Formats: sequence, C-alpha cells, structure tokens
Amino acid sequence: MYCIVVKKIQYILTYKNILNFLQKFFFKIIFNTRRKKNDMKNNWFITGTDTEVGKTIFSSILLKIGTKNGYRTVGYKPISSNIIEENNIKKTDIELMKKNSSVYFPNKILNPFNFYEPFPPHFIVQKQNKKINPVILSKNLNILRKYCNWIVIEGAGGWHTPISNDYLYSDWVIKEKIPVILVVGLKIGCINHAILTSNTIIDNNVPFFGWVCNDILSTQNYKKEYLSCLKKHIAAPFLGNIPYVSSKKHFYTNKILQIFDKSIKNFENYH
Ligand SMILES: Nc1ncnc2c1ncn2[C@@H]1O[C@H](COP(=O)(O)OP(=O)(O)OP(=O)(O)O)[C@@H](O)[C@H]1O
Ligand SMILES: C[C@H](N)[C@H](N)CCCCCC(=O)O
Ligand SMILES: [Mg+2]
Repeated sequence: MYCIVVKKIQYILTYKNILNFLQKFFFKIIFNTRRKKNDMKNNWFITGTDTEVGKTIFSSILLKIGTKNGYRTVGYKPISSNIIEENNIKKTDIELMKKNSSVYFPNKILNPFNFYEPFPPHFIVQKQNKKINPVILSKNLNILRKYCNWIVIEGAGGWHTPISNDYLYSDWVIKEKIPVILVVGLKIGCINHAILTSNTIIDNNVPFFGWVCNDILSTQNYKKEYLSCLKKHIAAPFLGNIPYVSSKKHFYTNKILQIFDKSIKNFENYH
C-alpha cells in the first residue's frame, strides 16, 4: 500500500506533469480573467472569389486589429498547398498570420494539412492514399476556442474547394456555423465569381458577415463602377476596400486598420 502511494506521488511529481499543471494554471489565470461575455462571436471564416485574391492579407489585417484591441488572437489555416520554402524556412500563409496574432500555438494545430504541391489539396492527399479528416479541423478549432477570443480561419481557394471527393470546405463551415467574410480580388471576371459565391453562401444558410474589396492589381479601370456593381449584387455588408500596395508593410497602416476596425464594430451585431 505504502509503495503504491509513493509511486503515485512520484508520478504526480514528474517533470511533465508539473509543467502541464503550471501551464493549465497560468492559462486559466491569464485568459479566464479577461474573457468577455460575447467572446465566441469573434470567429470568422475568410473565403475568396478565387485563389490568390488576398485572403491571407485580409486575415492578417483582421488579426492585427484584434491584437491591437487587446483580444487573444489566433489565425488558423487548416489546409494549405503550394507551400514555398526559402533557405529551409517555410513561407506559408500561417507564418504571416502568426506574426499578427497574440497567442502562440504550434503549426501542428494551426496548419495540420500542408503540402508543397500547387494543386487542390484533396488531389494531393488522394495520391498519398491519405484523407483530410474534417473532424481534425473541428478538434483543433475547439482547442483554439478554449484560449482565444478572436479567431480568423482562412480557407483554401474559393468557397467550394473540396476537402475530399464527397465533402467540400463549405460543408465544414456550414457544420461549424462560422460567420463568413468574402474577399473579392478586383480583376476582370470577379463580378461573376463574386455573385456566384455570395449567392451560394446565402443559399447555404451560413452567417454572411460581410465582404471586402481588394485591389490586387496596380491599376484598375472602372474602379468606381466595379465597386457599385459589386455592392448592388452582394447581399451582405461591405466592410471596406484594401488598396493596392507596393510593399507588404503598407497593409498595416493606421488608415487601413481603422477602416476595418470601424466596420467590424459596426457590423458585429449582424449575425
Ligand atoms: N492589395 C494588394 N496590393 C498588392 N498586393 C496584394 C494585395 N492583395 C494581395 N496582394 C498580393 O497578392 C498575392 C496573393 O495574396 P494572398 O496570399 O493574400 O491570397 P490568398 O487568397 O490568400 O491566396 P491562397 O488561395 O493561395 O491562400 C500575395 O503575394 C499578396 O501580397
Ligand atoms: C494552390 C492554391 N494556392 C490553394 N492553396 C488551393 C486552391 C484549391 C483550388 C481548388 C479549385 O480548383 O477550385
Ligand atoms: Mg492564402
């Protein structure tokens, strides 16, 4: 009996268990004291009219706003392909999102499915005889929800990018009921993509938080006409415009941050 008790005490006092205990204790003190009543509402799923339209840029702007306002922020990019590596360092969407977040998590949680090949992710996993399991996407999101009150989730490609042969990314967002923000990358063809995507988000009955216009081209004719046409056809709040910038650091100017800070606050009661 004595032996069992001693063993139990020894087990409890192992390095790993003490660390675990301290980690949980401090998380509780630091995080729970600052938890606000409506915390769970600051979750967004960022989709786009296409791939390469500025989803990561807008996600990072949104994270920076949350961080500046004192929220516990995290960016989540469950699935990514076309990862680029420079000097043995992965240049992924999640790295930019991490730079603008306030709570640290390992990539294993923030970016569990990542691939080098520039193809639809479900093709890549199929070739490897693997599967992207949406249960893992939800499991990781729930971990983030425990510790963060400002969560920006970036999709991959557009709204209906498949996760597997019979499951779309949008199916997961619908199941999780995450409010959606659509980024429209301004270029020829985007009107059609924007109308199709926004109508589908509405038909899918998921909260449609708003949309963002992103000037991805250095020059754009008919800018005013594009904006008014898009505003007319997208039945969700217009959150603001990201101008074309010549350098990445200009994405985070006070002017841009203030535009979205204001509109997010304006529309926070939308859903
Ligand atoms: N307003 C802008 N001005 C200048 N460059 C921009 C602008 N918006 C986006 N870009 C550039 O366009 C490229 C694509 O943007 P981004 O990576 O955010 O797209 P994405 O929709 O996240 O793409 P993916 O589907 O691959 O995740 C990046 O190199 C980014 O720096
Ligand atoms: C490679 C790209 N940048 C994204 N990560 C994945 C885009 C998937 C697109 C699927 C489709 O063809 O619609
Ligand atoms: Mg991206």
